[in-house]
Amino acid sequence: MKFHVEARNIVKRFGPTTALHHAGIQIAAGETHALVGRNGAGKSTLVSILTGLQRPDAGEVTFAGERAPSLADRDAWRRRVACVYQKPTIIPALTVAENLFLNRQGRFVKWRELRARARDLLNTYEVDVDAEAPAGDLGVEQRQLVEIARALSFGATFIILDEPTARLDGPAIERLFTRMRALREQGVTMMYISHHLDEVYEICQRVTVFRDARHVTTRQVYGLPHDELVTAMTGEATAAYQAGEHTIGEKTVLQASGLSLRGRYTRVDLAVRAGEVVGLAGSAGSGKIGLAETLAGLRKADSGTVTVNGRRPRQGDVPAFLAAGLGVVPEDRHHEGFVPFLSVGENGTMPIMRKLGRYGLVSPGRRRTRTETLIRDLDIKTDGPEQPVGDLSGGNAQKVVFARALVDDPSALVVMNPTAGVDVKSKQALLGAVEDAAGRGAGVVLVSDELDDLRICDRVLVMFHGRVVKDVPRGWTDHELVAVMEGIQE
Ligand SMILES: Nc1ncnc2c1ncn2[C@@H]1O[C@H](COP(=O)(O)OP(=O)(O)OP(=O)(O)O)[C@@H](O)[C@H]1O
Repeated sequence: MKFHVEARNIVKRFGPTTALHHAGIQIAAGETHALVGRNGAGKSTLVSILTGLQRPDAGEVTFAGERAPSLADRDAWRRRVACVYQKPTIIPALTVAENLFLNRQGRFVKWRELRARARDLLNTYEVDVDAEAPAGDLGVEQRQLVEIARALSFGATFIILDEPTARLDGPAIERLFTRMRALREQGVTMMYISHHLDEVYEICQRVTVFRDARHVTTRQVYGLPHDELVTAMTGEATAAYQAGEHTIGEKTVLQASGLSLRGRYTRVDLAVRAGEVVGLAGSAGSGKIGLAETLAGLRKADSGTVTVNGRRPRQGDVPAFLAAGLGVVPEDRHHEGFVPFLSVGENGTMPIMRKLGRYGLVSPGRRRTRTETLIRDLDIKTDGPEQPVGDLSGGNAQKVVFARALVDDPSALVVMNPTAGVDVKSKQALLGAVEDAAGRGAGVVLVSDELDDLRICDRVLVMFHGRVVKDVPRGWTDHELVAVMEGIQE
């Protein structure tokens, strides 16, 4: 059988790390083929090789039986393959039209013509976006659609979607799937990377599993037992996570009173007690992230107060919040999360107050011990504490941010979408770490788009259009919670 895309016997090393060890994939024309594996299994490395961004140390890539072009011939790659990443590749300061025709308008740019062509292209691919809007104004969903349209307009018949749903809410995911089905009917071949195995079952025909840099298996999705897929990924049978019991104390450790921020949320009151895990749920635009960012000191409200451990740190002043005893896992980990060129150890033990010299230097011995414990507890795949975080796989870098939030045993913890981009088994380690923190007396606010994450909460506050509309105790069903989130039921 001739495959539309084939990677054979690929070897790729980064210094001491072997990211791919004689691994490969075979994707038939017109299929949607999933690639799954734990964090650090080698998926992104394969993507960089299939898109011509990196050269393998050994092995071969072919498209429709022909050898891949040389790395320098970017146009030839663009005609064969495109990748829609979680992080945007469009340039925010340029308009949508300019982004669509970047690098191909020839020497002289005829602006009017360019705008008209962009509008045509968006119409052809049914993307409802203003061609003249700055690309930076687009939401994640619209931005992905523009990237897909751009890929198709280059003539690419193979599209890689790398965790496209990690930052989309339920209805947006459904719209993406509808579009993917339509593309498939038009003959577009897709490779789909996701840590959500239910999505693999919904949208893919075959699945390839990588584990520890190796190809483990390729199977038809239909009829493949879920347990078998998880076992192939993890190398062992993995039971579903069971939420524990929490002992809730008397003391309120995190409190908001009359908190409002224009355009984001209105008159929010909440109180989290020691040992309590409180969820914040809501669809995109509900205000949950804005609220959580204010609770964590990342953003200032227009009015109202935030109290951490009886203290009232200045809003928007992260070091003041950290000094009051708060730990935070931010939403945007690349901007606020970690410093890529510092090591796992330095990032893990660097709450910002220390950087300011408040407590002087951290002893190297203590840093090493604490980091080693967290690497083990959170299941971080790394060569060791000295490795720069920028060299880790996406999911593992994320776990370093988590480690940093926990390093000082915070009395209040705000975590935003902690399991996005994290594999099935690591999710359990992270949820376990949240519950352990609560067990040590921390009060936790857990914001998540994942209903499974919210199951560990003692109660879930549901937000709709900037207001907390319901306080839902443990024991809810998916259907009940989603109905409140979508404003169908109060
Ligand atoms: N530039 C680099 N320098 C050093 N090591 C790297 C580099 N890029 C990747 N690696 C290593 O290669 C291995 C595979 O990483 P890769 O990013 O391909 O994993 P992944 O399966 O995409 O993981 P995730 O699900 O977390 O995104 C990891 O151990 C990672 O640390």
